[in-house]
Amino acid sequence: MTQANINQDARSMPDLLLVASKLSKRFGGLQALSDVSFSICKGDIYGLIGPNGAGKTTLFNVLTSLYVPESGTCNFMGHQLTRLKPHEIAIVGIARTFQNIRLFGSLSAIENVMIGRHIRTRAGVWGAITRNKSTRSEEAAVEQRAHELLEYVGIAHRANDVASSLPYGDQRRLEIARALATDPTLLALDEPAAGMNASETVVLRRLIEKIRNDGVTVLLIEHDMKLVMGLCNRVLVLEYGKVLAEGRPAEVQRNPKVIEAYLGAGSAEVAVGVSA
Ligand SMILES: Nc1ncnc2c1ncn2[C@@H]1O[C@H](COP(=O)(O)OP(=O)(O)OP(=O)(O)O)[C@@H](O)[C@H]1O
Repeated sequence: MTQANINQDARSMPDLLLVASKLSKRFGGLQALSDVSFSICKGDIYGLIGPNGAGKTTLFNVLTSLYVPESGTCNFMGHQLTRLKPHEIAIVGIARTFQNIRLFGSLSAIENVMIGRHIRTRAGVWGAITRNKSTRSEEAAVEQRAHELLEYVGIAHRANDVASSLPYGDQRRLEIARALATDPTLLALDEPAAGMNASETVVLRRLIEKIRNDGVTVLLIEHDMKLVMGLCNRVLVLEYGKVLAEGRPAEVQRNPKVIEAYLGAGSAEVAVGVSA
C-alpha cells in the first residue's frame, strides 16, 4: 500500500481536497523530490517543513505547475495538476504567495489586488479597450472587492500607497490579499512570516486562522516552528526531497527522525517546536 493510500484511509475521503502521489522532481543530477505522497483535507492548515534545501519550494512549484515532475500525480478536486499550465492553477482554485515577495512595486496596493481579481472577471481585451458599460460596472465591482480584501488583511489604509513603499509585513499581507482575490479553495503560502517581527507574526497567525475559518484551506511553508506547530493541524516534513514524517504537530515534533534532522541525534524534543 502506498503512503497516499495510507493517508487517504486514515482521513475522511469526502474531505480530501488534494492528493499527491509519488511526486518526483530532478534538477540534473540532484533529486529534489523523491516519491512524495501526501493529502490535504478541506479546512486543513497544512504545514510543510524541512531543513534548508529539503525540497519545500520545489514541491510548491510542482503543485502550482511551475515545474513539471518526472513522475507522480497530483489530484486537486478532480483536476490533474501536473497537466495544467501555471495560469490554469488559479482558475481551478489554487492561489499562492512567493518566498521572495512578487508584487508590482510601482503600482498601488489596491491595483495589485485588482490584478489578482482579473482572472474572475468576464471582460476580455476588447472590453478593456472599449470600456463599455458592463466593463465599467465590472471594474467598479473589482475595485470594491479589492478594497474589502485590503480591509480583510488589515491594510486598507494603505490602498493608494505604492506597493514598494509599504513596510515588509504589509507587503506580505498585500500578497495574501492579491492571492485571495482569485477566490481560491486552497491558499499556498511560502514562508509568510519570513522577515516579520514577533508582533507581526502574531497578527499573521490570526489572519491565517481567519482565512481558514472563512472556508479557505491553507498550505504553509514556514521556518518559524512555533508558528507551524501552533497553527497547523497537520504537518509534512521533508528531508533531502523525501517524506521524513507526516501527521499531527504533536506527533511530528516527538518523532526522533524529525528531531535528528533538525538538531542532530540525541537532541531534546522540546527544541523542535512547542505549541504557541
Ligand atoms: N531551479 C533549480 N535548478 C536547480 N536546482 C534547484 C532548483 N530549484 C531548487 N533546486 C535545488 O533543489 C533542492 C531543493 O530546493 P528547494 O528550494 O525546493 O528547498 P527548500 O526546502 O525550499 O529550501 P529553503 O528552505 O532553503 O527555501 C536544493 O538542493 C536546491 O538547490
